[in-house]
This record gives sequence, structure tokens and C-alpha cells, in this order.
Amino acid sequence: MPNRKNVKLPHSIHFNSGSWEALNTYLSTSGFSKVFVLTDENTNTHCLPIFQRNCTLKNFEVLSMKAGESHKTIDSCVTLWQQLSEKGADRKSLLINLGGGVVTDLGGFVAATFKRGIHCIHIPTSLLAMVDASVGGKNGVDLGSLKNQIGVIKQPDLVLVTTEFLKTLPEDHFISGLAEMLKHGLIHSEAYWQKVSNYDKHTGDDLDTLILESILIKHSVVSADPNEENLRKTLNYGHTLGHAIESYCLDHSERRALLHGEAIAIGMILATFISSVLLSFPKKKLEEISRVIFNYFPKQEFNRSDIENVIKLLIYDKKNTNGKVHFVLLEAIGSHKINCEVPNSLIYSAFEYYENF
Ligand SMILES: O=C(O)C(=O)C[C@@H](O)[C@H](O)[C@H](O)COP(=O)(O)O
Repeated sequence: MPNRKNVKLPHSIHFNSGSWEALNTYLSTSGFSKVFVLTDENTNTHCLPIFQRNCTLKNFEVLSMKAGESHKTIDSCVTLWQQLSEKGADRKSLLINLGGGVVTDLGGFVAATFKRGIHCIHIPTSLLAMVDASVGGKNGVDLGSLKNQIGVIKQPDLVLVTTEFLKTLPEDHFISGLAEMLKHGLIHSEAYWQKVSNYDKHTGDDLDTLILESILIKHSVVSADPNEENLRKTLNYGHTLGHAIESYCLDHSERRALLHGEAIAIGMILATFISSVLLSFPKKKLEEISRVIFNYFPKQEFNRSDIENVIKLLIYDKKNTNGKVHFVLLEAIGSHKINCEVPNSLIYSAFEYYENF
């Protein structure tokens, strides 16, 4: 793994102090023909007022979409493309995505495709969007319940991370974001894993530093491999089964739709168990990781038929080639192996481990 210790944020990512100034300077010097701000129903109420207070430009148009993963669809894009068209957006227009991962993923895709691409800025308002979704230029929508099947990789002009928005975030969404930070620990280093797993949500101490460090980890991976040819696959740790579980729950109305981080948390326990069998990932560490994750994410129930159906969904994973499902696994914390094949019998054993922990 490359040494990522002294990586600095690129000019396009701004963190806390300086974010609003960067936005205002960019807006006043770029000569955009029109500026649009995309919100969802939650960020429209809770985050737009903060944006309005800090943005010196006043004549922007607000677009809004319904909140939640079930609206991350091409239909929502069609509505937004139509609105942009009716409101006279052209190639010198800017779309500012003010929201969590659904808004930044979908808004990034709408901007990347409208008139073959207009400018776009992400202002992530959820923890998950700050540390993960807004960094790296992956954007897109789901195909039915299948996650992120349609999209492009295109970097936004700017990413402005302002942790003040976290005060507007419900607790379960905050915890969901922690899953991706824990993942950064697992793929990056024991030191960062320890820091995130010892985070005290009651005091909130050091949260900003942990967020910044997560962004740096993600940015360093993405800049080494922007198009996910090899190293970037490590950011998908826990996502092979995690995405399948998320899709399965989205598709079955009798089950609660899981937040992305909740599904990835399960996927990480399963992937770490599989790593312990196939790559001798230390058993003691597996137990520690499971304990930390269960501390935030209560156990979900899966019967044999649920697992069978989750396994069927693995064929849609975007890391697959030639019909083979490829997992990211770990030899140790911070030491990963991509393109691993895993027999179904081991996936059943992983669910058994999850159930009995
Ligand atoms: O940025 C990446 O690369 C990641 O894989 C980060 C993931 O945490 C994130 O959920 C991403 O959107 C998943 O990508 P996908 O290609 O598996 O849809």
C-alpha cells in the first residue's frame, strides 16, 4: 500500500473554516449563467437556511427531490433534467448539491449528464456524504433496488465540507456514516481503526479530526486509482454483500429498508469472517471488529431463504468480471487483497457467525 500519511487535501476540497469563503469566491469569479441548488425535503428545511446565511449569492433557484434511497432513481433525474431545461440551465450553469449521499450521488449524475455536463459542487450535509459519497466523483442512481448500477465517475468542481450541518442530522444517519469511517480504518491502518472505534459519541470529542482524516484516506485512494482499476476497489470493503443486503431489504416491504451504513456494517462483519478463513485474518481482531460494529449496529435477522436471495444478488456487483463475483478481503487491518473469489458455502458460514456472535 502506498504511504498516505502526508497527503494533503486537493484545492477542490475545503473543510470547515474557509469552505464558505471558497464557495463565495468561486461563485463571484466563475461567471456562471445560472446557479441551482438541489435539496431534498429534509435538507430544504434544515440545511438550506444555513446555506442561505453563508452564501453571498442570493439569486439562485432551489430544486428539490424526495428524501431517501428509494428516490435515487432515473425518474427523479428526469424530473430534475426537465426542471433545469424549463428554467433555462445551459452549459455555464452550476448545480450545487446540498444533501446526503443520495443528493450528492444523484445530483452529481444529473449535472454530469445534462447537456453532456454542467458544473457541480457538493455540499455534503450527512456524515456519510462528508467522509465518503461526496469525495471521489462516483455518482449515479439505482436500477430498481440494485445499487448504483447507472452512473459515471466525474469529479465535482468543489467539495465543501462543513461539519456544522451534522447538528441537523438524525442519530441513525450519523451512525450510518460511522460505518464508512470504520471501513476506512479497516482498509487503511490500525491507528485510524483504533481512533474511530474509540470515538465517544456522547462527548463527540475529536469528531472533526476523525472526519478530516477519513476524507484524506478516501482522497488518497481515489487519486491513486480514480477509475477503480485496482486500489479503489478497497473502498468497496464490506460492500459486496452489504449492497446485496441493502438491495434485498429495499425490495422486500416486510423488511425495514436499511440505511447504507447499516448494510455495510453487516457486510464488513461478513467480509472479515471470510477473510479470517481465506486469508488468516487474526481471529481475535475479527472478534474485536464484530464487537465494535455490533456496538453501533444492532443485529438483523436473516433466514436461509434471505441469505439465498442475497447471494443471488451478488451477480450485479460492479466489481465482477466474466460472471465471477470478486470480494475485497483483508489479511490484516490495513492489508488488503482484491478480486478474491468466495464459495457460497463460506458466505453461509459467515452469516452463521454473524447470527451467533
Ligand atoms: O468511492 C468508492 O470507490 C467506494 O466504493 C466508496 C463506497 O463506500 C461507496 O458506497 C460507493 O458509492 C460504492 O460504489 P459502488 O461502485 O460499489 O456503487
